[in-house]
Amino acid sequence: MTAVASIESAKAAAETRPQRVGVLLVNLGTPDTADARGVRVYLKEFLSDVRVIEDQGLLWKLILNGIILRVRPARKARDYLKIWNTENNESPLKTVTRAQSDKLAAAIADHDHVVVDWAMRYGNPSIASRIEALTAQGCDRLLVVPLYPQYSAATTATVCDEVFRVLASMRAQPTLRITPPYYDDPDYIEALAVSISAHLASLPFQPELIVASFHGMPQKYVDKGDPYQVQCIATTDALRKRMGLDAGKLMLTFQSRFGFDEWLQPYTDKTMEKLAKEGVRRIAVVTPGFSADCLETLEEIAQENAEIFKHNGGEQFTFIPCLNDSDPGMDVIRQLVLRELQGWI
Ligand SMILES: C=CC1=C(C)c2cc3[nH]c(cc4nc(cc5[nH]c(cc1n2)c(C)c5CCC(=O)O)C(CCC(=O)O)=C4C)c(C)c3C=C
Ligand SMILES: [Fe+2]
Ligand SMILES: [Fe+2]
Repeated sequence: MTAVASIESAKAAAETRPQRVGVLLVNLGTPDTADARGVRVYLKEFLSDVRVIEDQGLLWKLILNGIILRVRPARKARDYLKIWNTENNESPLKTVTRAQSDKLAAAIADHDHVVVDWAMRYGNPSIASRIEALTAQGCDRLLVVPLYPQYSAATTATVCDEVFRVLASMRAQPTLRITPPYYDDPDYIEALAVSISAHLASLPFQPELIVASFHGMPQKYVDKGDPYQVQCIATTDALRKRMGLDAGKLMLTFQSRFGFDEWLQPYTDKTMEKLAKEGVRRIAVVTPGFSADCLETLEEIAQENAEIFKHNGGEQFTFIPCLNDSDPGMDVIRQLVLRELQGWI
């Protein structure tokens, strides 16, 4: 082929290729199977991420491989079994994220050159496999949506790291956008308020107070500059304002402590115990930092913390589900995506 013919054929190929926009929803990830083997594979990938465990030195590698990956998988597999979606044989985090992706696709279907997909930061479907699938469908622009309302290096930044890593290996990279954290977005605060009010209205009792429990992280990560705690406080303040509740009626706590370091406080489990011992009998817990129900909400809060509260004298415990793929939850995701797609659609 002559040089001119080669240029002409490349131009023709570029003109006929569909130019699409890919939207990729990303959540944390979860085991593929609810057994020790599946949980071990997942935990190894997760806990080897320097964004999650910042000190990946020899001591950590010994603890991880010598203790954690030997003991924790079997125990956690039992917890996953308690919440497993047996219909689809998958973890709820996957079921919900897929539903969010399907509903978002339907909600923006009038933009027929936009393709919506979903991925998990750890495990499957991987970010690499879904970016490959989107580019194969002609997406030369990509909007990545980390499904974390509050930014943290352990969640949002590691999604970005992985996206950048995948793009680093591509010759023809898509143009990239990433949605910002939405911790104080009025649509998000409104959705939380509507969801909490609807849940409370459906109950045969009214809680004396509501606890907003966020996933914790080591205090030292915040001390080094992670904005996560500030954003959790901002979400809770905005929610209090919107619902007309003071700090005594809508409390902020941090859950899921892991390891021996000091984590963000007050701890959710200790607060459950303290409140029950102080005479609180009816409580509601909401988890605004999770966009989808998962092990940390369905097992740790709705089962474990309910048990702690009742064991210490509490009588009524209600867990308010995450926004998931509910109408208010989908409004949040749709409006975030449409705003960040401006100029592309
Ligand atoms: C060890 C450090 C961890 C940090 C820091 C951390 C931050 C963090 N995590 C989430 C959201 C989720 N975490 C989930 C599970 C989970 N988290 C950790 C550890 C850290 N998380 C572990 C070891 C696990 C696995 C379960 C266990 O072994 O205890 C999940 C649930 C996944 C599921 O399969 O359902 C979510 C979601 C956020 C938002 C966050 C930010 C500070
Ligand atoms: Fe976590
Ligand atoms: Fe947990």
